[in-house]
Amino acid sequence: MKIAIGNDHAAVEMKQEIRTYLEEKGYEVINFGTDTHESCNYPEYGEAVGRAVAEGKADCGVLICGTGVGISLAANKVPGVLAAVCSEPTTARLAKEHNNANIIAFGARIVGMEAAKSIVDAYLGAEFLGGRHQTRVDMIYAIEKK
Ligand SMILES: O=C[C@H](O)[C@H](O)[C@H](O)COP(=O)(O)O
Repeated sequence: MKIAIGNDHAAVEMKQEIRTYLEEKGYEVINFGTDTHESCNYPEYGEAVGRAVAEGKADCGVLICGTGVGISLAANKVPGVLAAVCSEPTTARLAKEHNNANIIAFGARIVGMEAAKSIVDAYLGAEFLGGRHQTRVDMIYAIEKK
Protein backbone atom coordinates (compact mmCIF):
# COMPACT_ATOMS: atom_id res chain seq x y z
CA MET A 1 0.00 0.00 0.00
CA LYS A 2 1.32 3.45 -0.98
CA ILE A 3 0.71 6.40 1.31
CA ALA A 4 1.35 10.00 0.22
CA ILE A 5 2.46 12.27 3.05
CA GLY A 6 2.78 16.03 3.16
CA ASN A 7 3.15 18.84 5.66
CA ASP A 8 4.14 22.44 6.19
CA HIS A 9 6.87 23.91 8.40
CA ALA A 10 4.74 23.40 11.53
CA ALA A 11 4.87 19.63 11.19
CA VAL A 12 8.34 18.60 10.02
CA GLU A 13 9.22 16.47 13.05
CA MET A 14 5.78 14.89 13.28
CA LYS A 15 5.81 14.06 9.56
CA GLN A 16 9.23 12.50 9.85
CA GLU A 17 8.21 10.35 12.80
CA ILE A 18 4.93 9.28 11.20
CA ARG A 19 6.76 8.52 7.97
CA THR A 20 9.24 6.28 9.77
CA TYR A 21 6.44 4.69 11.80
CA LEU A 22 4.56 3.80 8.62
CA GLU A 23 7.65 2.54 6.81
CA GLU A 24 8.47 0.28 9.76
CA LYS A 25 4.98 -1.16 9.41
CA GLY A 26 5.72 -2.01 5.79
CA TYR A 27 3.89 0.80 3.99
CA GLU A 28 5.50 2.55 1.05
CA VAL A 29 5.50 6.26 1.87
CA ILE A 30 5.82 8.94 -0.80
CA ASN A 31 7.04 12.14 0.83
CA PHE A 32 5.90 15.44 -0.67
CA GLY A 33 7.61 17.58 1.97
CA THR A 34 8.35 20.05 3.27
CA ASP A 35 11.44 18.86 5.08
CA THR A 36 12.75 22.17 6.37
CA HIS A 37 11.59 24.59 9.06
CA GLU A 38 11.56 27.48 6.63
CA SER A 39 8.13 29.07 6.59
CA CYS A 40 6.12 27.76 3.65
CA ASN A 41 2.55 27.66 2.38
CA TYR A 42 0.46 24.59 3.22
CA PRO A 43 -1.80 24.74 0.07
CA GLU A 44 1.16 23.59 -2.04
CA TYR A 45 1.54 20.38 -0.01
CA GLY A 46 -2.18 19.76 0.38
CA GLU A 47 -2.63 20.01 -3.37
CA ALA A 48 0.38 17.78 -4.12
CA VAL A 49 -0.82 14.98 -1.85
CA GLY A 50 -4.40 15.45 -3.05
CA ARG A 51 -3.34 15.06 -6.69
CA ALA A 52 -1.22 12.00 -5.92
CA VAL A 53 -4.22 10.32 -4.30
CA ALA A 54 -6.76 11.47 -6.89
CA GLU A 55 -4.50 10.29 -9.74
CA GLY A 56 -3.95 6.89 -8.12
CA LYS A 57 -0.23 7.39 -7.50
CA ALA A 58 -0.96 6.72 -3.83
CA ASP A 59 -3.74 4.71 -2.20
CA CYS A 60 -4.36 7.30 0.50
CA GLY A 61 -2.74 10.32 2.09
CA VAL A 62 -1.64 11.79 5.39
CA LEU A 63 -1.46 15.58 5.74
CA ILE A 64 -0.12 17.50 8.71
CA CYS A 65 0.05 21.24 9.32
CA GLY A 66 -0.38 23.28 12.49
CA THR A 67 -4.02 22.31 12.93
CA GLY A 68 -4.69 20.00 9.97
CA VAL A 69 -7.32 22.47 8.77
CA GLY A 70 -5.59 24.52 6.08
CA ILE A 71 -3.78 21.65 4.44
CA SER A 72 -6.97 19.55 4.29
CA LEU A 73 -8.95 22.47 2.88
CA ALA A 74 -6.41 22.70 0.06
CA ALA A 75 -6.49 18.94 -0.61
CA ASN A 76 -10.28 18.97 -0.73
CA LYS A 77 -10.17 21.36 -3.69
CA VAL A 78 -8.71 18.55 -5.81
CA PRO A 79 -11.54 16.60 -7.47
CA GLY A 80 -11.70 13.07 -6.10
CA VAL A 81 -10.31 13.97 -2.69
CA LEU A 82 -12.12 13.48 0.59
CA ALA A 83 -9.74 14.76 3.25
CA ALA A 84 -10.84 14.59 6.89
CA VAL A 85 -9.31 16.41 9.85
CA CYS A 86 -9.21 14.09 12.85
CA SER A 87 -7.89 14.88 16.30
CA GLU A 88 -8.59 11.48 17.81
CA PRO A 89 -8.79 7.86 16.61
CA THR A 90 -12.56 7.32 16.68
CA THR A 91 -13.14 10.10 14.17
CA ALA A 92 -10.29 8.73 12.06
CA ARG A 93 -11.86 5.26 12.01
CA LEU A 94 -15.28 6.65 11.14
CA ALA A 95 -13.80 8.92 8.47
CA LYS A 96 -12.93 5.70 6.64
CA GLU A 97 -15.88 3.51 7.68
CA HIS A 98 -18.60 6.08 6.95
CA ASN A 99 -17.04 8.73 4.71
CA ASN A 100 -14.45 6.75 2.75
CA ALA A 101 -12.00 9.59 3.31
CA ASN A 102 -8.94 9.05 1.16
CA ILE A 103 -6.80 11.51 3.13
CA ILE A 104 -6.50 11.92 6.86
CA ALA A 105 -5.23 15.20 8.33
CA PHE A 106 -4.24 16.37 11.78
CA GLY A 107 -2.40 19.18 13.49
CA ALA A 108 1.10 18.97 14.90
CA ARG A 109 0.19 21.89 17.17
CA ILE A 110 -2.96 20.11 18.34
CA VAL A 111 -2.19 16.44 18.86
CA GLY A 112 0.82 14.77 20.43
CA MET A 113 2.98 12.19 18.70
CA GLU A 114 1.31 9.17 20.29
CA ALA A 115 -2.14 10.51 19.44
CA ALA A 116 -0.99 11.09 15.86
CA LYS A 117 0.11 7.45 15.61
CA SER A 118 -3.22 6.29 17.05
CA ILE A 119 -5.10 8.41 14.51
CA VAL A 120 -3.11 6.94 11.63
CA ASP A 121 -3.50 3.40 12.96
CA ALA A 122 -7.27 3.81 13.39
CA TYR A 123 -7.67 5.16 9.87
CA LEU A 124 -5.47 2.55 8.17
CA GLY A 125 -7.08 -0.29 10.13
CA ALA A 126 -10.60 0.65 9.05
CA GLU A 127 -12.63 -0.42 6.01
CA PHE A 128 -15.33 1.54 4.23
CA LEU A 129 -18.71 0.06 5.16
CA GLY A 130 -20.55 0.96 1.95
CA GLY A 131 -24.34 0.60 1.86
CA ARG A 132 -26.09 3.76 3.03
CA HIS A 133 -22.67 5.38 3.42
CA GLN A 134 -21.91 4.77 -0.26
CA THR A 135 -25.07 6.69 -1.19
CA ARG A 136 -23.89 9.68 0.83
CA VAL A 137 -20.32 9.58 -0.45
CA ASP A 138 -21.68 9.42 -4.01
CA MET A 139 -23.72 12.54 -3.21
CA ILE A 140 -20.60 14.35 -2.08
CA TYR A 141 -18.76 13.48 -5.31
CA ALA A 142 -21.82 14.55 -7.32
CA ILE A 143 -21.39 18.06 -5.90
CA GLU A 144 -18.11 18.30 -7.84
CA LYS A 145 -20.00 17.73 -11.09
CA LYS A 146 -22.76 20.33 -10.58
O1 LIG B 1 -4.22 25.67 8.85
C1 LIG B 1 -3.07 26.11 8.76
C2 LIG B 1 -1.97 25.54 9.54
O2 LIG B 1 -2.27 25.37 10.88
C3 LIG B 1 -0.61 26.23 9.38
O3 LIG B 1 0.33 25.31 9.82
C4 LIG B 1 -0.47 27.54 10.13
O4 LIG B 1 -1.43 28.48 9.71
C5 LIG B 1 0.94 28.11 9.96
O5 LIG B 1 1.08 29.25 10.76
P1 LIG B 1 2.46 30.02 10.89
O6 LIG B 1 2.82 30.50 9.51
O7 LIG B 1 2.15 31.15 11.85
O8 LIG B 1 3.49 29.06 11.42
